[in-house]
Amino acid sequence: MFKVLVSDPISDLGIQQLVEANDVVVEKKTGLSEDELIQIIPEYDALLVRSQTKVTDRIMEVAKNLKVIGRAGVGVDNINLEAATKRGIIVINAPDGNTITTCEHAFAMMMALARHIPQAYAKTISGTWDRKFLGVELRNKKLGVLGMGRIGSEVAKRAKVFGMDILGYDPFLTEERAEKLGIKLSSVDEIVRNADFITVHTPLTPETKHMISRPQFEVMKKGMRIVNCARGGVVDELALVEAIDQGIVAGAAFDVFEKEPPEADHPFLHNPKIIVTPHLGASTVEAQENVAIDVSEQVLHILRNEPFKNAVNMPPVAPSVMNKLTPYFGLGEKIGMLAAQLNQEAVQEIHVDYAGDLAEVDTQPLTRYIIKGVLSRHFGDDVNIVNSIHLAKARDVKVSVTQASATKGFTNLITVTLKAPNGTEHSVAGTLLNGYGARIVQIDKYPVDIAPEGHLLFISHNDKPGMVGHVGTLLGSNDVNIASMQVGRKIVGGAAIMVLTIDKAAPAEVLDHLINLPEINKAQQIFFV
Ligand SMILES: NC(=O)C1=CN([C@@H]2O[C@H](COP(=O)(O)OP(=O)(O)OC[C@H]3O[C@@H](n4cnc5c(N)ncnc54)[C@H](O)[C@@H]3O)[C@@H](O)[C@H]2O)C=CC1
Ligand SMILES: O=C(O)CCC(=O)C(=O)O
Repeated sequence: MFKVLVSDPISDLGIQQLVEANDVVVEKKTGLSEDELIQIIPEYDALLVRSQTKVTDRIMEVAKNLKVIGRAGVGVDNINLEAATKRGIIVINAPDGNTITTCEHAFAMMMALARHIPQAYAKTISGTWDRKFLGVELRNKKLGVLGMGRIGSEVAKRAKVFGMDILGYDPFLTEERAEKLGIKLSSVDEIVRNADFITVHTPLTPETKHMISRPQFEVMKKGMRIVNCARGGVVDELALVEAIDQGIVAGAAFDVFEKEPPEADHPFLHNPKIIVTPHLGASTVEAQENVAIDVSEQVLHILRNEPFKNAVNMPPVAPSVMNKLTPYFGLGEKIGMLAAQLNQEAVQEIHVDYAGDLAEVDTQPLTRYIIKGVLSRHFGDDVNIVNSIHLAKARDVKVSVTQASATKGFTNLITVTLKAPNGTEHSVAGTLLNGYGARIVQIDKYPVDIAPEGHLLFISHNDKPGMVGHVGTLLGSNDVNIASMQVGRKIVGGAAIMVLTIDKAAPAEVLDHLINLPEINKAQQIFFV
């Protein structure tokens, strides 16, 4: 039974599939301190958070069972990603579920700012009928959007409908896409100098921290307004207050703060030109359901060892590539396991060769599964697809990959070679055969045809008459039933191999007897778990 801890308020409807899963127990414990979380985290397999829980290195250090941290939202700045990767904890997020909601909040903030709605509301309910609040229209104003990702692009679309001219900047924004969106691709400097409104939609990174600060405020249009519904710190808070005092900025609307929650004496909380909300950008029924559904689904996949998407601590892969690779994950991992078990030496290099159909795609996710398979012999459950390459490199094991479209007789072929410092090599090749599934087709360059499952017995021997009979008789007399047998040799009378599928694991004494049979050099059981 997997135990899942939900440590922030997350939509009940959204996590319903987790609650209803018969292999999962969900417990909700919100508002815990770091020390309280440290006390209880060792018993959990998955942790679901929003932005309140800070998932620190100290927490992960004791989280011995933790396989996945699910962030019901976009930003993962509350999770120590480096610590998670080092420990093989997969971090996933839900990047799409709150886009529209957060865009609408940014828009609401911009409109509230333009028309002083919060200030007017506060006055009205306090009994003062004050009609001096004079606003501005959005129409014909220049809106600068910094960060044209999911949310920034949606804000730009809506602003266009309001008749605004949009200047957009994003390191990944091309002329072509800007044109498609009907916006003007601009530099940060052009935006800062010309915009009547600026809205930021970038993550907080070393590059975006204080990207709007004193030097930018100094050259801004007098009377401009600024919105931050992305991350506290993208706009320098103290420089903003100064710019308001100097009459450069007419007003600001912030949903996020450099430190959340802000201290009671934070200057934003006492400035009538600054309107604030307590990080509510993603807080709608719809968004909370969307992100919780998304993240719950992925957590279930991860706990059940099934393919998943949106891992933050692994390089992104296009869905089309992922769809193509997913059927190979199990095969790749088993090839890695088999190669590792055949190899008795220290591994210096793991070489993976992809041929045929696999030559054309980014195979990096598949390589992670293969390396996981190789390392699982020694690392057991401590290795997974997040940390497999990291673990190999940390032990000075070189991981090399080649891809070639030559089919080698198969439509797709994965060959894994383990190289030892003394020059010894072991290689295993496998393919996905249409209608037959995963097959191992070569072991140490001997052609074979084996399904990588169940109990396998690998025997290396000299090619002499009667070998098959000797082995069969010995196994039979020990009540070990043979389901299938493959014999491979390169030359008549030379070195050869036998690979047998047996119905149950062979007892250790049977392996000892096998090794003592004449002409047998090695007899070894192979495991695929
Ligand atoms: N207030 C709230 O409750 C919410 C806040 N957010 C935050 O909003 C931000 C944007 O979210 P999404 O649009 O979903 O992310 P996204 O990843 O789709 O877009 C972010 C964009 O910022 C761009 N960017 C990175 N560095 C930049 C730079 N130096 N200058 C200009 N652009 C730069 C990226 O290229 C990317 O296109 C994130 O920080 C996210 O955490 C998201 C949801 C809710
Ligand atoms: O969970 C929340 O409400 C915060 C949303 C957010 O900031 C994000 O998704 O990046």
